[in-house]
Amino acid sequence: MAKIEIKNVSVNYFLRKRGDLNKLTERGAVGAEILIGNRFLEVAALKDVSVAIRDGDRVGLVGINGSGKSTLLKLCAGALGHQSGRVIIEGKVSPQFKLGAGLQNKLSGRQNAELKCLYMGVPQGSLKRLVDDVKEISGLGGYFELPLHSYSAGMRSRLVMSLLRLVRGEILIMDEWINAVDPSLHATVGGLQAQLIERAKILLLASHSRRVLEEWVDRLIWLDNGRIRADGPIREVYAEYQAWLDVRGHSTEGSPD
Ligand SMILES: Nc1ncnc2c1ncn2[C@@H]1O[C@H](COP(=O)(O)OP(=O)(O)OP(=O)(O)O)[C@@H](O)[C@H]1O
Repeated sequence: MAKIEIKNVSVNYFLRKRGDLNKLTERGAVGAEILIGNRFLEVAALKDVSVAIRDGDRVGLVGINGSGKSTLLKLCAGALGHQSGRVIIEGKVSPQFKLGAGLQNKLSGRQNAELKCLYMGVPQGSLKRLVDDVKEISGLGGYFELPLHSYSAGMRSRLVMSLLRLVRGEILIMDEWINAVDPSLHATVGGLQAQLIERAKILLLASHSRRVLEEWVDRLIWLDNGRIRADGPIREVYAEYQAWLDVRGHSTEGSPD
């Protein structure tokens, strides 16, 4: 059984004071509250947040830029300290914040995929088969054996997307939905993501795209200025969020997923 329990958690980021402090309290259309302390600036990214996520839950996060979505995801992945409250995570977490992070330019596609396998804890017995799967999905052919610095941008993104094949874990945390730019990869990447989600016991996905959220989650948490404004069925919460955006003159159209 997997579960995540967050109780009365606050997360602040601390920054050195710099520049014109008077301008820091100006509210824009983004971000969390900036507090000016004696020695440091504090960004109150999450304020007294409580949330319980159970086995089988498919949860989306929405909110304007800087509202705290990634911070909450990192907290749920056990990758972030917190100043107060309690975090309980049960189950193997697979955080997919940046699928292409850590790729080495000097190494070939194959060597990079092998490294990723080690990082993901893939058993030795399945390593070769999985790396060969990555090669086939990528469609890179002989380029899979060449160093990454010889790849075009499109080839690199083919490798990055194919690495989805290696992802495993009971709690799947995604900070971005991977959209295949190349239409020939669209079906494969979509299929890999669907498989991952079906296998996961818990899905947590932040996205600005209503389409992506409606397809993959049934529960939605709306974050605003570090607080949970609503948590419930996706249609209801999204409608509430959209109405709030409309009043503020925000648009979600064209935002990255
Ligand atoms: N490493 C950091 N140091 C200082 N402040 C940070 C750091 N990471 C995030 N913040 C601040 O914390 C707040 C919440 O950021 P977070 O990345 O969680 O927002 P988000 O909802 O994921 O935003 P976006 O939709 O733009 O990705 C923001 O005000 C941001 O400026």
